Amino acid sequence: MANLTPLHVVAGVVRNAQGDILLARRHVTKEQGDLWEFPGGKREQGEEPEQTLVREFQEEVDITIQRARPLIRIRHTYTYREVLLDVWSVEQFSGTAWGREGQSVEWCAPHLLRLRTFPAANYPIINAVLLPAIYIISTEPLKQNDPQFFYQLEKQIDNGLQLLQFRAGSLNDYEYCACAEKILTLCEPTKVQVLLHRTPQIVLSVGAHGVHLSQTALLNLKERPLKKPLWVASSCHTLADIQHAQSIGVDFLTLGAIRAPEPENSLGWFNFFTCTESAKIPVFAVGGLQYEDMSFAWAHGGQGIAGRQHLW
Ligand SMILES: Nc1nc2c([nH]c(=O)n2[C@@H]2O[C@H](COP(=O)(O)OP(=O)(O)OP(=O)(O)O)[C@@H](O)[C@H]2O)c(=O)[nH]1
Ligand SMILES: [Mg+2]
Repeated sequence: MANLTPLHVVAGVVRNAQGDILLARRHVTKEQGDLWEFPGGKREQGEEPEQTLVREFQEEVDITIQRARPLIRIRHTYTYREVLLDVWSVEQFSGTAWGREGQSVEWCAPHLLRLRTFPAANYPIINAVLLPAIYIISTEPLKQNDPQFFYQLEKQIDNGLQLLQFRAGSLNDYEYCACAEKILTLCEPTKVQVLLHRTPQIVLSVGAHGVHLSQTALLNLKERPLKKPLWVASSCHTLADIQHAQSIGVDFLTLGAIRAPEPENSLGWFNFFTCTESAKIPVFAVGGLQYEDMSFAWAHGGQGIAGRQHLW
C-alpha cells in the first residue's frame, strides 16, 4: 500500500570559492539511480532539518557544515512515494568533498546545471539555485535619458545587483526600448539578468533575459510566452494565481503585498508561508519590504525579497 506521509528529504546546495556547486551522482542501484543530485538524505526521527543536513553531508561527502539557511521546499510525487525535498543553501562549511559512499562528486558551474540530468523534483530547485535572494524592481525613469535613474542603476550594479525588473509604465514602447537597451549595455559586464515588465515581443526585440508578467497578463495567458532559458516571472496575489502560473510553466513569482499601505489588504507572513508551502516554484516576497525582512522571507519559504521602494 502507498505510504501517504511525504518522505522528508533534506539536501544542500554548497558553493566553492569559484561559485561552482557540489553535485553527487546517485548510485545506479538506488531510486533515481545514475542521476545527479544535491547531497543529502532522509530525515531521521527526532532530527531538526538542519541536523539532518549536517549529518548527511558528513556521511556522504565528508563536509562539515557550519551555517545554512532555507532555500526552497518542494513536494513531488514519484510513483513509489511523495517526497518533501527541503533544500538548504550552505553559507559556511569546511572540508574537501569526496564521495564517501563510492559515488562520483563534482563541482558544477551554475550555467551548466541545466545540462545535467536530475530527478524530476529537482528542476524548480535548479531555478532557485540560479536566482539570487534579491529581485530589484526599478523606479520609473522620468524620460528615456533620465540621468538620476542611470546614476542609481550604476550604484546598484556596484552594490552587486544580480536580477532587475525594468518597469516604466509612463514611457511609450519606443522610449521603453531605448531605455531597456541602455540598461542591458550597463548590466552586461557583470551579467545582471534584466527582466522587462512589457510584452514578450519587446523582450525578444531588445535581447533582454526574460519577461515579468503582471497578474492580469498572467491570467490572460494559456501557455508560457517565451522559451527557456529566457525567464518568465509573474506577479501573484492568490493561490489561484500561483496555480495558473505553474500550469503555464512560469519559472518564479513575486507574491504580496506582504505589507500593503492599508493593513487590511496586507497578505502577511503567515499567508505567504501557506502559499509557498503549496508552490512548486521559487517565490519572492514583495510589498513594503526592506533588507531586514530577508530572514523572514527565508523562514517562510521564500526565495528572498523583491521590491523597489526601499531597495532601489
Ligand atoms: N539527496 C537528494 N535526494 C533527492 C534529490 N532529488 C530527489 O528527488 N531526491 C529523492 O529523495 C529521496 C531520498 O534521498 P536519498 O536516497 O539520498 O536518502 P538517503 O541519503 O537517506 O539514502 P539511504 O536510503 O541510502 O540512506 C530519493 O527518493 C531521491 O530520489 C536530491 O537532489 N538530493
Ligand atoms: Mg542521500
